[in-house]
Amino acid sequence: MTLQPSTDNLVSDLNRFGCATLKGLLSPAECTALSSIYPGSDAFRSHIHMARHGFGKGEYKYFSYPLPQLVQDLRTQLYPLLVPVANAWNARMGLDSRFPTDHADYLKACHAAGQLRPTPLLLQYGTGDFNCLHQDVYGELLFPLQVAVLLSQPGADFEGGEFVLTEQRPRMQSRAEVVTLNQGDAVVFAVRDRPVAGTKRDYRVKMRHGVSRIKSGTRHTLGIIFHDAQ
Ligand SMILES: O=C(O)CCC(=O)C(=O)O
Ligand SMILES: [Fe+2]
Repeated sequence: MTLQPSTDNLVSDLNRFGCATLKGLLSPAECTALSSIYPGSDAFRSHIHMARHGFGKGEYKYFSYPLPQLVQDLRTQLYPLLVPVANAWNARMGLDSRFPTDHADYLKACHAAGQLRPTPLLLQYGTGDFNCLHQDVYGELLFPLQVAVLLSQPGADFEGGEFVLTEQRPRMQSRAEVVTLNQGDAVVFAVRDRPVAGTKRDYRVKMRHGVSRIKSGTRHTLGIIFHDAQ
């Protein structure tokens, strides 16, 4: 895992677009190692078939605790990079909650509120699969940013399957953003609401994310959500 030394683009892209990419966060070997965990059941607490719930088509598995070391490291090391943005967003949106600098302390708060179950997950899509636009809210406590890492190689492992975000603006038409990722790249994005600077004052927009139809092949992703689930 390589965390970029400069987070300048990260902060300004998150503020401008509600999303930002971290290029080459994982090496191809790390991506392959993570994808290869998918078929087993030991590392996971549950297995979801998206079509059964109307979530799209494809499947995913939530990791159980203890998380695999690389997933644990990503979650612990990405979180403090995002805390300043998360706290600034909550202040701008008039929300009271602020986030501690250590992820372990934030998890203690989640667990005390009854959000005990781990939320990091691996997703697997085949030809024709897709992920409907959604928000990963798992209870009252919500960290406003999350991360998805593309583990497969576009053009080689799969075609199609673009990461998509929509932004619903008050009394305006929605805006879409397609995030182009290579293997090992991560996208950081708003879980639900984010503030946008208007001409007079900030206003709030609602973001949703999903994945367009996989035209062929197999696509794996790792999802890192920082709040735990009820
Ligand atoms: O497969 C993707 O790129 C998106 C996965 C997703 O919905 C998530 O990580 O929350
Ligand atoms: Fe998601």
